[in-house]
Amino acid sequence: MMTPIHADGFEQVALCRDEETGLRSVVVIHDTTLGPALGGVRMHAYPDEDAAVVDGLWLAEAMTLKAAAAGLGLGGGWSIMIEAAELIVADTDPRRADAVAARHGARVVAPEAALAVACDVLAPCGLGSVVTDQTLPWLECRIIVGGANNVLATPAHAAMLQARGILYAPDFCVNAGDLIFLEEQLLGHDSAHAEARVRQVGVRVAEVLDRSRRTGVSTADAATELARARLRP
Ligand SMILES: NC(=O)C1=CN([C@@H]2O[C@H](COP(=O)(O)OP(=O)(O)OC[C@H]3O[C@@H](n4cnc5c(N)ncnc54)[C@H](O)[C@@H]3O)[C@@H](O)[C@H]2O)C=CC1
Ligand SMILES: CC(C)C(=O)C(=O)O
Repeated sequence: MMTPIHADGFEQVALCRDEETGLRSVVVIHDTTLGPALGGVRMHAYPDEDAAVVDGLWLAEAMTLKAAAAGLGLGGGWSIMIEAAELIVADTDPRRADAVAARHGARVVAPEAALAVACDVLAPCGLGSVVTDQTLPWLECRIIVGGANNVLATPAHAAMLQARGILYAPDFCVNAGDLIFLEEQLLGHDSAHAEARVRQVGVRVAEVLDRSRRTGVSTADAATELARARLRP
Protein backbone atom coordinates (compact mmCIF):
# COMPACT_ATOMS: atom_id res chain seq x y z
CA MET A 1 0.00 0.00 0.00
CA MET A 2 1.36 3.43 -0.95
CA THR A 3 0.19 6.52 0.91
CA PRO A 4 1.11 9.83 -0.76
CA ILE A 5 2.44 12.51 1.57
CA HIS A 6 2.43 16.20 0.75
CA ALA A 7 5.72 17.98 1.36
CA ASP A 8 6.22 21.54 0.12
CA GLY A 9 8.79 21.77 -2.67
CA PHE A 10 8.91 18.00 -3.29
CA GLU A 11 7.51 16.39 -6.46
CA GLN A 12 6.47 13.09 -4.90
CA VAL A 13 6.70 11.52 -1.46
CA ALA A 14 5.11 8.21 -0.50
CA LEU A 15 5.02 6.02 2.57
CA CYS A 16 4.89 2.37 1.52
CA ARG A 17 3.77 -0.64 3.57
CA ASP A 18 3.98 -4.20 2.34
CA GLU A 19 1.55 -6.25 4.43
CA GLU A 20 3.04 -9.61 3.45
CA THR A 21 6.64 -8.91 4.47
CA GLY A 22 5.99 -6.10 6.97
CA LEU A 23 8.43 -3.87 5.07
CA ARG A 24 7.88 -0.14 5.54
CA SER A 25 9.64 2.29 3.27
CA VAL A 26 9.62 5.90 2.13
CA VAL A 27 10.18 6.99 -1.47
CA VAL A 28 11.04 10.63 -2.13
CA ILE A 29 11.43 12.42 -5.46
CA HIS A 30 12.57 15.92 -4.78
CA ASP A 31 13.15 17.61 -8.14
CA THR A 32 13.44 16.35 -11.74
CA THR A 33 14.01 19.73 -13.44
CA LEU A 34 17.48 18.70 -14.64
CA GLY A 35 16.78 15.00 -15.24
CA PRO A 36 15.60 11.77 -13.59
CA ALA A 37 15.86 11.62 -9.81
CA LEU A 38 18.84 9.63 -8.61
CA GLY A 39 19.68 8.78 -5.03
CA GLY A 40 20.50 5.98 -2.65
CA VAL A 41 18.74 3.68 -0.22
CA ARG A 42 19.20 4.03 3.51
CA MET A 43 18.19 1.20 5.86
CA HIS A 44 17.88 2.35 9.45
CA ALA A 45 15.86 1.72 12.64
CA TYR A 46 14.06 5.07 12.98
CA PRO A 47 12.17 5.91 16.17
CA ASP A 48 9.01 6.41 14.09
CA GLU A 49 7.77 6.87 10.50
CA ASP A 50 7.90 10.67 10.73
CA ALA A 51 11.63 10.52 11.45
CA ALA A 52 12.12 8.28 8.41
CA VAL A 53 10.19 10.69 6.17
CA VAL A 54 12.18 13.69 7.42
CA ASP A 55 15.45 11.87 6.75
CA GLY A 56 14.27 10.90 3.25
CA LEU A 57 13.30 14.50 2.42
CA TRP A 58 16.62 15.80 3.62
CA LEU A 59 18.65 13.24 1.67
CA ALA A 60 16.63 13.64 -1.55
CA GLU A 61 17.02 17.43 -1.54
CA ALA A 62 20.74 17.06 -0.94
CA MET A 63 20.95 14.85 -4.07
CA THR A 64 19.19 17.53 -6.18
CA LEU A 65 21.67 20.13 -4.99
CA LYS A 66 24.62 17.77 -5.49
CA ALA A 67 23.64 16.98 -9.08
CA ALA A 68 22.92 20.64 -9.92
CA ALA A 69 26.16 21.87 -8.37
CA ALA A 70 28.12 19.23 -10.29
CA GLY A 71 26.52 20.35 -13.58
CA LEU A 72 24.76 17.00 -14.12
CA GLY A 73 21.52 16.25 -15.95
CA LEU A 74 20.03 14.51 -12.93
CA GLY A 75 17.47 15.26 -10.26
CA GLY A 76 17.38 14.23 -6.60
CA GLY A 77 15.57 11.41 -4.85
CA TRP A 78 16.03 8.90 -2.06
CA SER A 79 14.52 5.73 -0.62
CA ILE A 80 14.35 4.77 3.01
CA MET A 81 13.81 1.25 4.34
CA ILE A 82 12.58 1.40 7.90
CA GLU A 83 14.21 -1.33 9.95
CA ALA A 84 11.90 -2.77 12.56
CA ALA A 85 13.36 -3.03 16.05
CA GLU A 86 12.49 -6.29 17.76
CA LEU A 87 11.57 -6.25 21.44
CA ILE A 88 12.34 -9.42 23.39
CA VAL A 89 11.17 -9.75 26.99
CA ALA A 90 11.75 -12.15 29.89
CA ASP A 91 10.27 -12.36 33.37
CA THR A 92 10.34 -15.08 36.00
CA ASP A 93 6.57 -14.55 36.17
CA PRO A 94 5.35 -15.73 32.73
CA ARG A 95 2.05 -13.85 33.08
CA ARG A 96 3.93 -10.56 33.33
CA ALA A 97 6.10 -11.40 30.32
CA ASP A 98 3.04 -12.38 28.27
CA ALA A 99 1.18 -9.20 29.25
CA VAL A 100 4.07 -6.97 28.16
CA ALA A 101 4.53 -8.99 24.96
CA ALA A 102 0.84 -8.60 24.08
CA ARG A 103 0.89 -4.87 24.76
CA HIS A 104 4.07 -4.10 22.80
CA GLY A 105 4.22 -6.90 20.22
CA ALA A 106 7.31 -8.42 21.84
CA ARG A 107 8.75 -11.94 21.75
CA VAL A 108 9.07 -13.79 25.07
CA VAL A 109 12.17 -15.80 26.00
CA ALA A 110 12.88 -17.74 29.19
CA PRO A 111 14.72 -15.70 31.87
CA GLU A 112 17.64 -18.14 31.83
CA ALA A 113 18.04 -17.58 28.05
CA ALA A 114 17.62 -13.81 28.12
CA LEU A 115 21.23 -12.88 28.80
CA ALA A 116 22.49 -14.87 25.83
CA VAL A 117 20.13 -13.29 23.27
CA ALA A 118 22.03 -11.52 20.48
CA CYS A 119 20.72 -7.96 20.64
CA ASP A 120 21.71 -4.31 20.49
CA VAL A 121 20.50 -3.31 23.95
CA LEU A 122 20.17 -5.53 27.02
CA ALA A 123 18.02 -3.94 29.75
CA PRO A 124 18.18 -5.78 33.09
CA CYS A 125 15.17 -4.46 35.03
CA GLY A 126 14.54 -7.16 37.65
CA LEU A 127 17.10 -8.22 40.23
CA GLY A 128 20.71 -7.01 40.29
CA SER A 129 24.00 -8.97 39.95
CA VAL A 130 23.20 -9.82 36.34
CA VAL A 131 26.76 -9.42 35.05
CA THR A 132 28.95 -11.96 36.86
CA ASP A 133 32.05 -14.02 36.03
CA GLN A 134 29.68 -16.78 34.95
CA THR A 135 27.33 -14.72 32.77
CA LEU A 136 29.91 -12.42 31.16
CA PRO A 137 30.90 -14.91 28.41
CA TRP A 138 27.24 -15.46 27.48
CA LEU A 139 26.50 -11.82 26.70
CA GLU A 140 25.81 -11.08 23.02
CA CYS A 141 24.66 -7.47 23.36
CA ARG A 142 26.31 -4.17 22.36
CA ILE A 143 24.93 -2.03 25.19
CA ILE A 144 23.68 -2.70 28.72
CA VAL A 145 21.27 -0.12 30.09
CA GLY A 146 18.70 -1.22 32.62
CA GLY A 147 16.57 -0.13 35.51
CA ALA A 148 17.75 -2.69 38.10
CA ASN A 149 19.97 -1.58 40.96
CA ASN A 150 23.48 -3.11 41.10
CA VAL A 151 23.47 -4.74 37.66
CA LEU A 152 27.17 -5.59 38.02
CA ALA A 153 28.24 -8.23 40.55
CA THR A 154 31.30 -6.05 41.31
CA PRO A 155 32.58 -2.69 39.99
CA ALA A 156 35.41 -4.62 38.29
CA HIS A 157 32.86 -6.13 35.90
CA ALA A 158 32.52 -2.72 34.23
CA ALA A 159 36.09 -2.96 32.95
CA MET A 160 35.48 -6.56 31.84
CA LEU A 161 32.46 -5.38 29.81
CA GLN A 162 34.60 -2.62 28.32
CA ALA A 163 37.21 -5.20 27.32
CA ARG A 164 34.48 -7.17 25.56
CA GLY A 165 33.37 -4.02 23.68
CA ILE A 166 30.05 -3.80 25.53
CA LEU A 167 29.00 -0.28 26.55
CA TYR A 168 27.65 -0.20 30.10
CA ALA A 169 25.42 2.70 31.15
CA PRO A 170 25.80 2.81 34.96
CA ASP A 171 22.60 1.74 36.70
CA PHE A 172 22.49 4.43 39.35
CA CYS A 173 22.64 7.13 36.66
CA VAL A 174 20.13 5.44 34.36
CA ASN A 175 17.50 4.56 36.97
CA ALA A 176 17.56 7.78 39.02
CA GLY A 177 14.18 8.93 37.72
CA ASP A 178 12.20 7.58 40.67
CA LEU A 179 14.54 9.17 43.21
CA ILE A 180 14.41 12.50 41.38
CA PHE A 181 10.64 12.29 41.31
CA LEU A 182 10.53 11.61 45.06
CA GLU A 183 12.70 14.63 45.81
CA GLU A 184 10.48 16.75 43.57
CA GLN A 185 7.47 15.64 45.64
CA LEU A 186 9.29 16.46 48.89
CA LEU A 187 10.09 19.91 47.53
CA GLY A 188 6.46 20.38 46.49
CA HIS A 189 7.19 20.88 42.79
CA ASP A 190 4.59 20.15 40.13
CA SER A 191 4.81 17.23 37.70
CA ALA A 192 6.04 19.39 34.78
CA HIS A 193 9.00 20.52 36.89
CA ALA A 194 9.65 16.93 37.97
CA GLU A 195 9.49 15.66 34.41
CA ALA A 196 11.96 18.29 33.21
CA ARG A 197 14.42 17.13 35.89
CA VAL A 198 13.88 13.47 35.12
CA ARG A 199 14.62 14.19 31.46
CA GLN A 200 18.06 15.42 32.53
CA VAL A 201 18.94 11.79 33.27
CA GLY A 202 19.96 11.35 29.65
CA VAL A 203 22.24 14.39 29.84
CA ARG A 204 23.93 13.03 32.96
CA VAL A 205 24.43 9.61 31.37
CA ALA A 206 25.96 11.28 28.30
CA GLU A 207 28.37 13.18 30.61
CA VAL A 208 29.41 9.94 32.27
CA LEU A 209 30.01 8.18 28.94
CA ASP A 210 31.97 11.17 27.70
CA ARG A 211 34.14 11.24 30.83
CA SER A 212 34.82 7.53 30.46
CA ARG A 213 35.83 8.00 26.80
CA ARG A 214 38.09 10.95 27.62
CA THR A 215 39.83 9.47 30.66
CA GLY A 216 39.84 5.78 29.79
CA VAL A 217 38.26 4.77 33.11
CA SER A 218 35.26 2.44 33.00
CA THR A 219 31.81 4.01 32.75
CA ALA A 220 31.02 2.74 36.26
CA ASP A 221 34.14 4.40 37.68
CA ALA A 222 33.36 7.61 35.76
CA ALA A 223 29.87 7.69 37.31
CA THR A 224 31.23 6.99 40.80
CA GLU A 225 33.86 9.74 40.44
CA LEU A 226 31.20 12.28 39.41
CA ALA A 227 28.96 11.29 42.34
CA ARG A 228 31.80 11.30 44.90
CA ALA A 229 32.95 14.73 43.72
CA ARG A 230 29.63 16.10 45.02
CA LEU A 231 30.14 14.40 48.40
CA ARG A 232 33.56 15.94 49.04
CA PRO A 233 33.53 19.01 51.30
N1 LIG B 1 10.70 0.81 41.70
C1 LIG B 1 11.53 1.82 41.56
O1 LIG B 1 11.16 2.99 41.68
C2 LIG B 1 12.95 1.58 41.25
C3 LIG B 1 13.44 0.30 41.15
N2 LIG B 1 14.75 0.09 40.87
C4 LIG B 1 15.28 -1.25 40.76
O2 LIG B 1 14.65 -1.88 39.63
C5 LIG B 1 14.51 -3.28 39.85
C6 LIG B 1 13.07 -3.69 39.71
O3 LIG B 1 12.30 -2.96 40.64
P1 LIG B 1 10.72 -2.91 40.51
O4 LIG B 1 10.34 -2.68 39.07
O5 LIG B 1 10.23 -1.96 41.52
O6 LIG B 1 10.35 -4.38 40.96
P2 LIG B 1 9.08 -5.25 40.60
O7 LIG B 1 9.07 -6.33 41.61
O8 LIG B 1 7.87 -4.41 40.41
O9 LIG B 1 9.43 -5.85 39.17
C7 LIG B 1 10.50 -6.73 38.99
C8 LIG B 1 10.14 -7.71 37.90
O10 LIG B 1 11.28 -8.49 37.60
C9 LIG B 1 10.90 -9.86 37.55
N3 LIG B 1 12.11 -10.65 37.83
C10 LIG B 1 12.70 -10.91 39.01
N4 LIG B 1 13.81 -11.65 38.85
C11 LIG B 1 13.93 -11.85 37.53
C12 LIG B 1 14.88 -12.56 36.73
N5 LIG B 1 15.93 -13.17 37.26
N6 LIG B 1 14.69 -12.59 35.39
C13 LIG B 1 13.63 -11.95 34.83
N7 LIG B 1 12.71 -11.27 35.55
C14 LIG B 1 12.85 -11.23 36.87
C15 LIG B 1 9.78 -9.99 38.56
O11 LIG B 1 8.97 -11.12 38.31
C16 LIG B 1 9.03 -8.67 38.32
O12 LIG B 1 8.11 -8.78 37.26
C17 LIG B 1 15.12 -3.54 41.22
O13 LIG B 1 16.48 -3.89 41.03
C18 LIG B 1 14.99 -2.19 41.92
O14 LIG B 1 15.93 -2.06 42.96
C19 LIG B 1 15.61 1.12 40.62
C20 LIG B 1 15.17 2.42 40.68
C21 LIG B 1 13.82 2.75 41.03
C1 LIG C 1 13.53 5.29 45.42
C2 LIG C 1 14.06 3.98 45.81
C3 LIG C 1 13.19 3.25 46.78
C4 LIG C 1 14.40 3.13 44.67
O1 LIG C 1 13.77 2.16 44.42
C5 LIG C 1 15.58 3.48 43.86
O2 LIG C 1 15.68 4.60 43.34
O3 LIG C 1 16.44 2.64 43.73
